[in-house]
Amino acid sequence: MASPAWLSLEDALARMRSVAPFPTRTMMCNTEAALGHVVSENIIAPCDVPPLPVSAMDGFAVGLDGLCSEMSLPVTQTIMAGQDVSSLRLNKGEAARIMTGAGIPAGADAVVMQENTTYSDDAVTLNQIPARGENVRPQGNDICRDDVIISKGTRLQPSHLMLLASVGLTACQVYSPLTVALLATGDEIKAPGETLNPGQIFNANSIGVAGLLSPLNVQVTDLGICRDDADALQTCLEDAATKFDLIISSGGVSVGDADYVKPVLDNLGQVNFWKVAIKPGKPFAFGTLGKSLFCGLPGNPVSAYVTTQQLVVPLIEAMQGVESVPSAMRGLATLTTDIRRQPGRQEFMRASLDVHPDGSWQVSPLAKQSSGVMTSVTKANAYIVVNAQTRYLKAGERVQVIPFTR
Ligand SMILES: Nc1nc2c(c(=O)[nH]1)N[C@H]1C(S)=C(S)[C@@H](COP(=O)(O)OP(=O)(O)OC[C@H]3O[C@@H](n4cnc5c(N)ncnc54)[C@H](O)[C@@H]3O)O[C@H]1N2
Ligand code: MOO
Repeated sequence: MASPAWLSLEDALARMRSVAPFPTRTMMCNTEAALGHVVSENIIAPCDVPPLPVSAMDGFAVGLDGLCSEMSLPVTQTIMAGQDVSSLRLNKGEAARIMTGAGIPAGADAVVMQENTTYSDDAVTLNQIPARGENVRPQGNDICRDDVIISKGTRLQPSHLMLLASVGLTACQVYSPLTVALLATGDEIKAPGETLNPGQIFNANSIGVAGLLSPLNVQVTDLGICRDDADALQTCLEDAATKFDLIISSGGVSVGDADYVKPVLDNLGQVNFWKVAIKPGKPFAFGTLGKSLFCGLPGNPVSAYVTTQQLVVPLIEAMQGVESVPSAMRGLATLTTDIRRQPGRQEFMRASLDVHPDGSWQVSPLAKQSSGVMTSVTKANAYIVVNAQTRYLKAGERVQVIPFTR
């Protein structure tokens, strides 16, 4: 069973959120550069969208007063999108040729799409009488002036940028990007591109962690690789603590003779917690270093990956002032094979999720679940999330899955 010193994922997240400082620095950002930033104040619409009632179809604008089907109406005007219609008027018994997006003239109650008419250049017969307002987009149908169109704490997605552009805004107030330092630790770790000596391996973690953080729009600085030496690590972290909002290391966080992360954090700052009951990812140090927060990820690449997704990303979202984060899509899938496991930690098993021809989801854990096997992530498209206490899951059972794209 889990040791009492291990926090559940939920408790670890609660502790992290409780010490995450709310952002204070803000800046104006041009909308072209605003993707992924978090807005620091409610954004108010300066105008209506659409700015006037407009046609939703190419067709004919008509007034309903006295209108009958089979009646031939003279077409007295043509209205194009962008045309000023403020002085136009449609008289009773007339029709206006109108294009999608064009303003509705006074006197018109509806638009009939041209496919539902018989028409020539100067007359139109309607196949049926439209309802009032049919194919008319009212003024402010999408956005009304003074509406809050984007609320404080929203991370800007492409759809939000379209909203800003649709009301003519070219810039908005956002929180300044957090500064994040990445550090790999270990005498055996070399940068890709360098020559490996016997016993050495390449640094896989830093680039993957940076990739996972890239949608969060933080300013990442790669501090490279620190050797397994308490003094060297202390010097590096002391310096980083004066420069960055968050420092993320990988490796050296367990209990081996060369694992200096926790003792150095203890010495320089405060350890908030050190063990989380998740697999992979049990050794995970979290604490404060001067004004910085610190996350010490486990060295095993899958553990570093999963803890970044499950712990670091939510921490950064809290530090960015993000409100209402869309929760990861979860669902239930039918397990195709039995799973036997050691209870004690909530597990994120890498798995292959398929949609059965009947529409149901089926999921199979990948054969290799070691936290050193990074191909278990690249070959997977979902995690099976197994409760900490579970020992045995039988083929055919419904299990919780989190689909992901690679
Ligand atoms: N006696 C115990 N041993 C271990 C425990 C434990 O509870 N008691 N926990 C195990 C678990 S679980 C994990 S996870 C690892 C975490 O160890 P560390 O964070 O100290 O990581 P290292 O020992 O430095 O490295 C582990 C493994 O990962 C490789 N590594 C490290 N950094 C990188 C990198 N940047 N890129 C690619 N690979 C990296 C390293 O060479 C090791 O093979 O501890 C277990 N041990
Ligand atoms: O937590 Mo470790 O990540 O099981 O390999």
